[in-house]
Amino acid sequence: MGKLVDGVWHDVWYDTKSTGGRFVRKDSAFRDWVTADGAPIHEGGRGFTAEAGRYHLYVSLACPWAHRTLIVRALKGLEAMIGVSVVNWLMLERGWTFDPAPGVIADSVNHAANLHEVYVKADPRYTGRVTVPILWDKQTGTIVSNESAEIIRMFNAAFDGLGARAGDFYPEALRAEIDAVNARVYDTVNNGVYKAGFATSQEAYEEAFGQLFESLDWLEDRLSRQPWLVGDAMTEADIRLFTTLIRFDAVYVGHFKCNLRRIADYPALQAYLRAIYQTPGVAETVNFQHIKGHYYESHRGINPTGIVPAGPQLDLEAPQGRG
Ligand SMILES: N[C@@H](CCC(=O)N[C@@H](CS)C(=O)NCC(=O)O)C(=O)O
Repeated sequence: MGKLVDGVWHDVWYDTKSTGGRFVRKDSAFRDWVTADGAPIHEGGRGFTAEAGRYHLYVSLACPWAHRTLIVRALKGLEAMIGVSVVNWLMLERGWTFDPAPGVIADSVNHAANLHEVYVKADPRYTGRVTVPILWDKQTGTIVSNESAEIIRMFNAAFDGLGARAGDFYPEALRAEIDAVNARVYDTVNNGVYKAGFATSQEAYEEAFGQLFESLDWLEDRLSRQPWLVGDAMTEADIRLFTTLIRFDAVYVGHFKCNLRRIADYPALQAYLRAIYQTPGVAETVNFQHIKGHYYESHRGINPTGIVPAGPQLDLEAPQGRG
């Protein structure tokens, strides 16, 4: 685990001293967009034209943020148009690597041994964390984006004219409501589990823990009255919540001390988790060996022995129990 400073790799852990024991996630650095016609989305940003075979996605199967992009890639049928490389689940002194192991897919584009080399190729003076996911442009040899929330919106729309599967996970009419749900889920659930798990003060941990379970109660209530978070079909809000829920009982309950309740203890959330898991294409994006191996073996400050728990048994294939 570490970061790049001026293009040079340094092995350092997150600094929580300056923030009262609180884990504060930094904003992503590469924020350009792939669009159907290559028009930039925001002023000063660069636009990249959607083309089959031009872009490459770097992910970790362990990472909930990268997982979003893999799910939308699968649901939109973009596998043949957008290639993928998968890092090793271990993230230690070299950060993410392509060290061979089951489920790892080597970097066929930049032939990197470590993910930080890909960042340096895009920007030789890059300073910051080396995170997944990354959307790479083979044509100009750079990173378009390393922000999962934006990559899934590119996948959702930009490739529609090139034969992507029909389906809109961010429909115009629902955007305001999706954005509002996302904001709470991001802060208290997706990032909330990290805030609890990476806290280095009791107070910071309890603050994150309280907000997390308040939000899970709110979500349980919402999902006991409607099948999806927003509207009457799956949207990106559901995909973004799913990648945290699927890791929750296996990792966050124990490793991040998010143990007031398990997802299995919430009837509506558990049924919803199964419904998404059983959606064609989704289960193939879930790899518990990478998920459990990553957290328990990489975060040696939290789990010094690196022992990976053998359980729990997860009942994801069972009937959803929701019509
Ligand atoms: N905002 C980013 C966050 C990505 C992120 O934090 N990924 C983690 C893995 S779960 C990572 O690569 N961490 C490495 C590090 O922080 O050094 C996104 O959603 O794309």
